[in-house]
Amino acid sequence: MAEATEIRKLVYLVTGGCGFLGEHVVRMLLQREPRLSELRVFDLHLGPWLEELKTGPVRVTAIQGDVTQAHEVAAAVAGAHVVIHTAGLVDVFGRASPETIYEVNVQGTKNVIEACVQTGTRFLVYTSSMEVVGPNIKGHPFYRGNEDTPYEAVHKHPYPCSKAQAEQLVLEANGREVHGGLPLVTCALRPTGIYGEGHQIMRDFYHQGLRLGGRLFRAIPASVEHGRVYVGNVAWMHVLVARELQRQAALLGGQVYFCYDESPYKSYEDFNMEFLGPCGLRLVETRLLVPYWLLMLLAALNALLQWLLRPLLLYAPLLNPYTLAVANTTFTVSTDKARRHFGYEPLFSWEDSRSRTIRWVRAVEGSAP
Ligand SMILES: NC(=O)c1ccc[n+]([C@@H]2O[C@H](COP(=O)([O-])OP(=O)(O)OC[C@H]3O[C@@H](n4cnc5c(N)ncnc54)[C@H](O)[C@@H]3O)[C@@H](O)[C@H]2O)c1
Ligand SMILES: C[C@@H](CO)CCC[C@@H](C)[C@H]1CC[C@H]2[C@@H]3[C@H](O)C=C4C[C@@H](O)CC[C@]4(C)[C@H]3CC[C@]12C
Repeated sequence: MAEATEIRKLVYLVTGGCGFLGEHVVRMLLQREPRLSELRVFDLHLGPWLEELKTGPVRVTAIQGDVTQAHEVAAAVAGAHVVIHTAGLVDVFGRASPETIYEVNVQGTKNVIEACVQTGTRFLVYTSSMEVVGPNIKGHPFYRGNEDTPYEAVHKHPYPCSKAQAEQLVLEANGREVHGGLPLVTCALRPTGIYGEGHQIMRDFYHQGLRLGGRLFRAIPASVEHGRVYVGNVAWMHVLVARELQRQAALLGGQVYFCYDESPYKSYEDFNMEFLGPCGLRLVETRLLVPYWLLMLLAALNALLQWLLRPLLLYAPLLNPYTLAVANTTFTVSTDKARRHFGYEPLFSWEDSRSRTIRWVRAVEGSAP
């Protein structure tokens, strides 16, 4: 027991620690980072579940704060050894304005970097996204690519643009001198589409299927492959890279890593059916009924309605020209960079990831949409 407390000396800060991914990172750190003495969880909206974590050997400090406010970020970062910056505005549906998306994702990241520099925090892990690479606006497929695969990364949408800018800031900050004279060490993780317990879009599809009498209608050809990764494995990658960044700064500093695991390559809808199928939904083939041009028309109509209705109400359906383009473009990753650089192996097999997600969807069943 004395030994366990002796080695507990590190302070970690997780921004966005109450989000879908952030909560898994927080729980994973508590389970798998034995050197942790204090875990600071910083979020705009704190979850009530944090209370139950406060009884363990690690001091869990909940900090309600806004990454766009530099002084709040600096206060939270001061004295932390490691920052895992997952906070972000994930919006491809037009719920938030482009200005707000940039404010949170870009200015918020600048504030985190400056706070590290000012306060002397040396290790920063940034949750980036596959979207910094693609799919691009031209709809070019990225088929089983890795971190070095050439790809024309051209974006227009505020979300991928903001993630790309923020990632660049984080990587450029690698090597900057922090308070005390030592260099900052940074890296970025790029998850593909994350799934698992707490995934809001999966919950939306499930409720939509229930409303449609247990059916979902195929809109995207089964041949379009989508990269997906289980949230527990993404969280594990964050914990591991944060640990190894401290041990192997020269190798890991300034690097990007796709997040990957053994989840199969499938279309977005077929992949969702791996979980929704066992929960009673079925995917109805409608290729002949809904041709792609009609989907594009519906997506454009949704965008027009969103614009027209904006003064009155927020109309933000799942289908818009951007989400249709992403869903309809192959983007899959095949890499072992994280294994080579910091020994990453997925903690959860595909079978585990699948059954955990199914269990969660079943629990969602009775809950309101
Ligand atoms: N969900 C995915 O498929 C996916 C894929 C790749 C990358 N990502 C990235 O992972 C990160 C987490 O995404 P998520 O899916 O868990 O989203 P999420 O919305 O569930 O979590 C984001 C968290 O950030 C917090 N947050 C937002 N604005 C904030 C602010 N101004 N100050 C402080 N906290 C703020 C939110 O309250 C939320 O708890 C994001 O950076 C996102 O870009 C997500
Ligand atoms: C055409 C519809 C018929 O069923 C299906 C629309 C699905 C879309 C809403 C989603 C398809 C692909 C998703 C994105 C992808 O998984 C990766 C992402 C990266 C991450 O950083 C943020 C979320 C997202 C953009 C994700 C959003 C939802 C999709 C576009």
